[in-house]
Amino acid sequence: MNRVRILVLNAALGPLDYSVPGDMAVEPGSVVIAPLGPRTVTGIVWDDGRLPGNDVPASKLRPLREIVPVPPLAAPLRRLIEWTADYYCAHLASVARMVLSSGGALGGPTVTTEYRLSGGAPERMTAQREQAIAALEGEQGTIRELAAIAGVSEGVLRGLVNQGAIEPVSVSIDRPYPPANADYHQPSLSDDQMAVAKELVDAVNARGFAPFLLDGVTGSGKTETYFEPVAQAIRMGRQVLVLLPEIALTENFLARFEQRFGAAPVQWHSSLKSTERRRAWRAIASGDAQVVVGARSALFLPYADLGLIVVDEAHEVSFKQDDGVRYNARDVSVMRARFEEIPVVLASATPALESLHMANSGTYRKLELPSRFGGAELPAIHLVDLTREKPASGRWLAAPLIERLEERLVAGEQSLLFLNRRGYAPLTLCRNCGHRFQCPNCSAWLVEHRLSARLACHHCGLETRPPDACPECGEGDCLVACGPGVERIADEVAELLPEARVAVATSDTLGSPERAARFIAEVEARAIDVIVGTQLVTKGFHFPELTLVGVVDADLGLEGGDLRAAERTYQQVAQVAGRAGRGAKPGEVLIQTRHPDAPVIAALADGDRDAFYAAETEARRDAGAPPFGRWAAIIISAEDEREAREASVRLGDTRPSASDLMILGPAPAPLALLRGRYRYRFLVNARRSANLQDTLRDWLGRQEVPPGVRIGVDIDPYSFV
Ligand SMILES: Nc1ncnc2c1ncn2[C@@H]1O[C@H](COP(=O)(O)OP(=O)(O)OP(=O)(O)O)[C@@H](O)[C@H]1O
Ligand SMILES: [Zn+2]
Repeated sequence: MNRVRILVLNAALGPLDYSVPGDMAVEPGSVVIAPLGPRTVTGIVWDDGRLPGNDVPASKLRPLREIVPVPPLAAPLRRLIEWTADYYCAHLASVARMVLSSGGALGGPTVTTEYRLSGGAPERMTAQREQAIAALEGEQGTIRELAAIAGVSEGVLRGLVNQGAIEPVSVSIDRPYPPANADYHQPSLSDDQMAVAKELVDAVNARGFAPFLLDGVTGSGKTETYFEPVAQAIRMGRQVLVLLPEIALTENFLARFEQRFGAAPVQWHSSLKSTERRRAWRAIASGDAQVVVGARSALFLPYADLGLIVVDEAHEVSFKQDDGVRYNARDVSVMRARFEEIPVVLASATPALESLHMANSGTYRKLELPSRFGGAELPAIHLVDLTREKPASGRWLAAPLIERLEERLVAGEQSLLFLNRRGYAPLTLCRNCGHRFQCPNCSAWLVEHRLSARLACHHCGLETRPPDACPECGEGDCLVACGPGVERIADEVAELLPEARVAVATSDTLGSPERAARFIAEVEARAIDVIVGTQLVTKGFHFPELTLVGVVDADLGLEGGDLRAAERTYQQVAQVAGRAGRGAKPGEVLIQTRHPDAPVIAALADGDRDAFYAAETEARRDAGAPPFGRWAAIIISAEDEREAREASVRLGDTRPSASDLMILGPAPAPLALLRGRYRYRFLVNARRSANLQDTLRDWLGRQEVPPGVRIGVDIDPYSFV
């Protein structure tokens, strides 16, 4: 090969052709550095004939500069990149960047400096130095890590380095991970678990594409069950990817993984340090990383020999990425498994309707775990009709729920209250003039967070201190909180049950793996009586002493009424209900609602999942919604309102007409202003027969848009704002 076309990692540039110097051996998938004008670019050598390009005469081609010393991306991964870009109407370069996402992995130093106690004492001892030396016995890490461990500032540790009490050590970034042992601790599986595990192990042995839906009730032991095919892949020397929806769930998973396999898996998520990312990326690409557990971005890593993918809590909305390449990791997992020719397991107690439909139509194999492990019963579910049982004014917990909370406290058992609203109150206004506090960058209210004494926008991240006086009328000390968030419910519990130890569990309080781990440890040590949490604590957690779950407002998710509102409500409530009574003691669930007769609420109360899914399926069929038809959202945005509006009107004028595709809009998006950009939206509803992506590409590609206007395409959207 002396002429190659490379996919350049820059979406603004198309594929480019280069010549290959005689002493350079490249193959499709090789990562290379190429000259471009006075600079260089990184790119991936692509298969002949698969990328469009211009036919520069051979004599004009510039030679590649060098090969990056990492394994070439394998053909299945190259096909996945192509498929993802094509399906989600994204740039190939943007998808490829996700594969090479650890910039440092491609070059950079291979050693880093860590620190540890030298055994010597500092010339001058202070209380803080003493504390640090006591805490750092046996520890090694960066100054920042050690400061966190010792609970002192980095300055204190630097002082100790200068005085020789702490010494630098040079460590290899690419040092190997401790190996997982497939047979470290074999649990004894129930008959149901064994039957399911056997099918999955057989599929791993068969080395072919095989999609599974592992549909098991909460507490059925899905994790222990899918650990068996994981073990088999380890025995075969192949790699495994386990995708989890939230970092907060990772700690729990890590502990169980270590118990089963005697070593931790390799982690991949956004809060990894750059040296850890580099180490993980390289181990994944070389094949040394046996089992990788990660967030959705782990899906695009260059596994050397992938043998199995597991998507746990596969129904979770957070597998959908809503910026950059807008992909759904659950769906792309299945495509990756198909290209790699391996099994993929989607595990859930509340599968997405789309997944269930694929299973019922035979495209996926359905494996069921119909009962809880160890004879635990599913919890009893009761509705609390808030139109009859009214909470006291300014309160949100009704009498029956308060009574049950008291009972649990007396019995020394734990309770969980679920409300999917972070902060103290979703809306703040001025008592005097009615002014509502709104984000200046977004069409959204600012949410009061009392724990951090801030007003925050949950869309753009803006935070301000609550003002002393109303900015509108100048009245002092006039702010009123409207409606509840988890912090406010926690306050209510503290007032009602002063002796209860209450913890708020949200992404604000459990944002990092360390904080999540501390929270779990506290609950397990029974240092917490009542957890008040958002969707973050609805799934995955296993707290045996937790016997009461209260859903503060089951109607909340039904407001706004997007396509998946009923399904999401069902999933959230069923998942949070599933946290109750997982140990020896039976669990009970109270669902507060103003609409006890709404079909989804009634189905939850009756535990009639099949009825709910059947009704929801028919509603989707009538609406031409997934899985029977498809949706796409197109968002046109600009900092200038008029520019955004005019661009969307012009786009509307050139809309294609097709019998199997309907384009609604343009209309101001529900979030008409986001991060300082005005937004207009089209919604596209297509029959399954329609060629949705080609039609969109053709339509949007024809359009000239001013430089300040952006067009975003969201295929199979989850967010309708
Ligand atoms: N075969 C087994 N041997 C011993 N313990 C088991 C076994 N199977 C499951 N368990 C235990 O039962 C509990 C519930 O299992 P697990 O958390 O995997 O359920 P799950 O199906 O993932 O539930 P959810 O969907 O609610 O998260 C856990 O503590 C788990 O360790
Ligand atoms: Zn905002």
